[in-house]
Amino acid sequence: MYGSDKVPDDSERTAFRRAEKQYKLYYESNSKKKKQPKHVDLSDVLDFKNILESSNNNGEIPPGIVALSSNFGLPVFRLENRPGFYFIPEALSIEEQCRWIKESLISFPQPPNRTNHNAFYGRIHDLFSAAKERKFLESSKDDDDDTKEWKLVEEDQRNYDVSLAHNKIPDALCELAKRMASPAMPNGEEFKPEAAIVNYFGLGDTLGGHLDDMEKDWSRPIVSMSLGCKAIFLLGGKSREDPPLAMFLRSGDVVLMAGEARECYHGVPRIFTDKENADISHLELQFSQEEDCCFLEYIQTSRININIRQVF
Ligand SMILES: O=C(O)CCC(=O)C(=O)O
Ligand SMILES: [Fe+2]
Repeated sequence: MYGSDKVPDDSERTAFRRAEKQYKLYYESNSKKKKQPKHVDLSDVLDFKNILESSNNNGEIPPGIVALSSNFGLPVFRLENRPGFYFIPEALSIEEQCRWIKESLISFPQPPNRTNHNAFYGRIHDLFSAAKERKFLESSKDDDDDTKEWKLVEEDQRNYDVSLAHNKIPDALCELAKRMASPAMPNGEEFKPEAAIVNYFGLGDTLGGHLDDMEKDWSRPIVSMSLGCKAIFLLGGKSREDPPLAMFLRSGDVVLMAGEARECYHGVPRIFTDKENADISHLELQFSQEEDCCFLEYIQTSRININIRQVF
């Protein structure tokens, strides 16, 4: 080997992996007191909040970004070098954000909907109210509580199986997704929301670089909504070798990925739960009533992503 005797380990093998590593949460190893997050340079992270502000103030937007108008009255941005990718900053009102945070915690995890916990614990009813009471599930096989079904299923079921029981996507969420999807839809056609996935992120959780390739028609967008703490989203290219673009995703932002953008690797290497970076003061205000304190407590250290897909 010439020049260097350092063989890159797996975590540094591709440009996408290197970017994930650059933004991922690491702690200072020499800190004696509380765990201190390592400083990360965020100056290269694209910030659509600033872009929206400048576009509203003086119509100026950075090169490579194009502003479109939408039929729902909000500016939509697209990237010149990533056809099919759309960013709608502040797409959801504060009320909508709070509503979908509550639904994500209370009703969406209810059986027969499936969650990642099912592989280990079977069905779990009333997960959020149990968590509020600080209850934990015990993985004891001879537990005869019939609200839990101790059934092992394959962990990696990457398909859409409509024969599996599931709850309907709420009408209001379907309507919201249809409205948001319109900038990425072929002329005059309406998006059909057929599946919804909810991702829950705590501090240190990441979503590794991936493609969503289980849907039939990639010309239809994935409608992806962010709730709670701010995150970094990496939008790569068609190869993991293409250096990804990093951008912030805040509560209320919506991203669309359609067409060519469906072939682009993407992931979430970082969420921010610290006061300075989380950007959730509007949610803290909205959840300030006593009866909402459990939602507040949850969302102050978490991010939720709801993504809605046309599958068939
Ligand atoms: O959390 C996000 O913003 C992205 C989610 C995503 O890419 C997925 O669920 O496939
Ligand atoms: Fe994805």
